[in-house]
Amino acid sequence: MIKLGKVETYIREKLEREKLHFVLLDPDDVSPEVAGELARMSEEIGVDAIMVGGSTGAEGEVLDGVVKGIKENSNLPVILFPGSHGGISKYADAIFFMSLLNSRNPFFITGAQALGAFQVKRYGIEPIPMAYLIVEPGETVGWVGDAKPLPRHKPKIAAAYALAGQYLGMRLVYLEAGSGAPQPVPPEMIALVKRVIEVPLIVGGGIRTEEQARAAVKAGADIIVTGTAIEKAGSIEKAREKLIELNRGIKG
Ligand SMILES: CC(C)=CCC/C(C)=C/CC/C(C)=C/CC/C(C)=C/COP(=O)(O)OP(=O)(O)O
Ligand SMILES: O=P(O)(O)OC[C@@H](O)CO
Ligand SMILES: [Mg+2]
Repeated sequence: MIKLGKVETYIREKLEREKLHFVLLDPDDVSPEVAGELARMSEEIGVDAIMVGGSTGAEGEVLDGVVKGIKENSNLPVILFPGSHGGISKYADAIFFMSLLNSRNPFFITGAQALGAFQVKRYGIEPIPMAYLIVEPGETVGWVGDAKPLPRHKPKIAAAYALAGQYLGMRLVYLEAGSGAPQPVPPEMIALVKRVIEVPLIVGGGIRTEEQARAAVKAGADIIVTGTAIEKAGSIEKAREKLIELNRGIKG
């Protein structure tokens, strides 16, 4: 029988009490030292987990170095957010074992997953099955993942994909506007998706301000992912201020 793993149990238990904030670090953009420092700060401020990944080549030693840098400096769970089967590191705690349901390319629906499955098993990384849905504009990940991005003003299409993901057995749904998107996923879309599914809803892409984070939570997001706003803050001190601001929007 399949048992829920440690990280997924931690997420579920925490969600009984509060909304969660995950910080995404891209090994292409941060060194192991900076990643460690950001993770340490994140933990102090009340962030709930660190995600590690990038759509353009976060692999091998570079990826391992960043995961190790984070593990050495914080106790937060490290969850891989892979762009392909290359995005797997044995030093991580868990992996979003995601399928890009609205991709046109079967590689991103089941291909990368098959190529990565034995590695995940061998390393004992906890897989968390997740429906990954790309919403317009989709940015780099939309292009790389060959998505047919969900129209921003058609929340029903997003809700249909999300429910299909749940019925396929996925235990999380992620609505993704794309890293660095000019606008986050519209609250109306978050609200309809949330109304339809029973599994936790993750929302990310383009969330830069406290107000945007609060609006996403108010609409029904359970977990908010922030990346660019922290990575591009300009300095460690500014990253700290941004983390505090975004965390306040999420935790209320
Ligand atoms: C489960 C396994 C082994 C693989 C899943 C593979 C899938 C479905 C990938 C989806 C498509 C994709 C390219 C996802 C990347 C997700 C991600 C890390 C986004 C954040 O990266 P960005 O910041 O957009 O990328 P860059 O900064 O590299 O442009
Ligand atoms: O970098 P941002 O825009 O915060 O997006 C986070 C995440 O949803 C990207 O995959
Ligand atoms: Mg990035």
